Amino acid sequence: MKIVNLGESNSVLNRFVAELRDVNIQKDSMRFRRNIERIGEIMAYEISKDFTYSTKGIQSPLGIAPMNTPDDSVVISTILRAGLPYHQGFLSYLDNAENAFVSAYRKYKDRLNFDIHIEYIASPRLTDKTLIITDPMLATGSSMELAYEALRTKGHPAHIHVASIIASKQAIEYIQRKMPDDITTVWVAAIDDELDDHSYIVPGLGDAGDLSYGEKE
Ligand SMILES: O=P(O)(O)OC[C@H]1O[C@H](OP(=O)(O)OP(=O)(O)O)[C@H](O)[C@@H]1O
Ligand SMILES: O=c1cc[nH]c(=O)[nH]1
Ligand SMILES: [Mg+2]
Repeated sequence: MKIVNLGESNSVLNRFVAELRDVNIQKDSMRFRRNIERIGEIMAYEISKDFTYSTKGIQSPLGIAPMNTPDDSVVISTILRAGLPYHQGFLSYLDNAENAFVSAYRKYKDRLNFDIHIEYIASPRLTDKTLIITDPMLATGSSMELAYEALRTKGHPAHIHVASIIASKQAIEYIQRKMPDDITTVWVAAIDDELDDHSYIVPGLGDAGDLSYGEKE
């Protein structure tokens, strides 16, 4: 399985991730959501380099221009809630993609233990398509695994791109075990070493869903 950490090379991407992490800047939820969206735009551009291209003759007012354009049938999927601004960033660049949505949330049994519940899926047929699963946080990797299993009921994609902003080392290893090795590529902007007792990424950024949309009851 190919793992691509875009944060390893210097670019403005790292400033956007730094702003997401920054305890003062992240209080501005509009900026927080917009930074997630901007990272989605950058990742869509990077992932698009992996698509299959063919040359088409494009009629301009003055002649025919040979243009290499992508042929993939792309489905952008996301995991509610924190995935929403990320999804929007992907869709800004891959504007002719189809879209899928899965809900996943942690239901706490007590202070430290939780199950992940999937209650909603809306997806087109996925067979032979390029599936991008977007979620800004990969902590344990369980939400991604369960979302993938839910999406698999909609067909067998030709390729899967898992796109995340911050992943834990543990989640990367988990995804490598749980997702099909031959067709999956994982894209991240940062890999952090640790999870805390509540399975939050350390240093991470906190709770991406709450920072985007407010605390839930
Ligand atoms: O890798 P995991 O351990 O499964 O954790 C990662 C999940 O946690 C966040 O969502 P959360 O469950 O907080 O829902 P929210 O977006 O509604 O806040 C995040 O967007 C992932 O979906
Ligand atoms: O660190 C984490 C873990 C789960 N969900 C988040 O938003 N952040
Ligand atoms: Mg959350």
